[in-house]
Amino acid sequence: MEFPIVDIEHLDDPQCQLDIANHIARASQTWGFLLLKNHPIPQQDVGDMFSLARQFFLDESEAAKSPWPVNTDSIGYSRALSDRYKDDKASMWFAGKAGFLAHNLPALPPFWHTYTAQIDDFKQKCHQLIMKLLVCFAIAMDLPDRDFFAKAHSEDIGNGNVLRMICYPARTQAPLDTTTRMSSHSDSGSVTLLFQTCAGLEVESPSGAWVPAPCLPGHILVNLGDALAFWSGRRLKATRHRVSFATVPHDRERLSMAYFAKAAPETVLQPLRSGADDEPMREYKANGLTIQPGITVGEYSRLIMESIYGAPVEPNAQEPRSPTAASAA
Ligand SMILES: O=C(O)CCC(=O)C(=O)O
Ligand SMILES: [Fe+2]
Repeated sequence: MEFPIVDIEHLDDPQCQLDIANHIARASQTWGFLLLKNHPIPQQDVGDMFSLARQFFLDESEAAKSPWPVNTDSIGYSRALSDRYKDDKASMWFAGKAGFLAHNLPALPPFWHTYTAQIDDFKQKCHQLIMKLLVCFAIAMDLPDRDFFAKAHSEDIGNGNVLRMICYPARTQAPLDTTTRMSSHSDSGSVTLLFQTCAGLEVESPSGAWVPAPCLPGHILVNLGDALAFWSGRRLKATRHRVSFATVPHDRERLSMAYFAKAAPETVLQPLRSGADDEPMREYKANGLTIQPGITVGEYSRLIMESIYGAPVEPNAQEPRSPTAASAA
């Protein structure tokens, strides 16, 4: 089965919307992954973000980054080899609604202090695109209210919507204490937009084989997370993915950038049923957790944070602290 590529140039045209929604739905039900072609996020903006990421990760010293570890607001820096899985990747997290970063400057490495408006603007564009995809999911599931999912995903909620820049560093020698770049996982939220500078991500295909995710210039890779899979009664798929040393060797660097969207924390995840004889889903297992119907998005996020990231540090950390574990999300 071919990796799905969906052209969304005419997504706002009511004549084309159903067709595109069906295409997106098929991809979400089989692969849980798709590539978006002709999307509305300007290539210039993506390039500008990567250029900032490159300057931050490659030109700044570790001393200019490490004293600002990821805090409980999901803002900050996570060093390579520092998480629970010792993944060989570093990342920078930007959570919260517009203005939140500017109000939390002490939590950000100084490099970012003058770029908060630019990051807010990019996040906003990502979120607007996510809202349109959520409408497609509702159409695809024949929900009477096509805004059902979108209504739960306001841009202004908590810290669930996070932009994360990721750097897989190039090293002269392979690190001794790890075996992987990014451990295999499914994302825990609803929808993720992934921007890549080069190939390297592998995805579990519908047949169960690990296959390379395509990396085409100007395209966005989209994948669905556990919350949406659970909520949709598993009709939308949260697929596992990973980055290994086989695809990104220790002496090759790779940058990527993910925008993770989550529903509001009070949203109750009650699996939707498609028909009267459809067995309700009793539980959902992913990333080492089992969740039951009735759990809220907030509670699920808390469990995931605990299980993957360990004990969080306090917000607005100004002094160096031991880094939080940070890996999959
Ligand atoms: O770097 C990548 O390509 C994947 C990132 C990812 O899966 C994640 O951050 O959850
Ligand atoms: Fe992921």
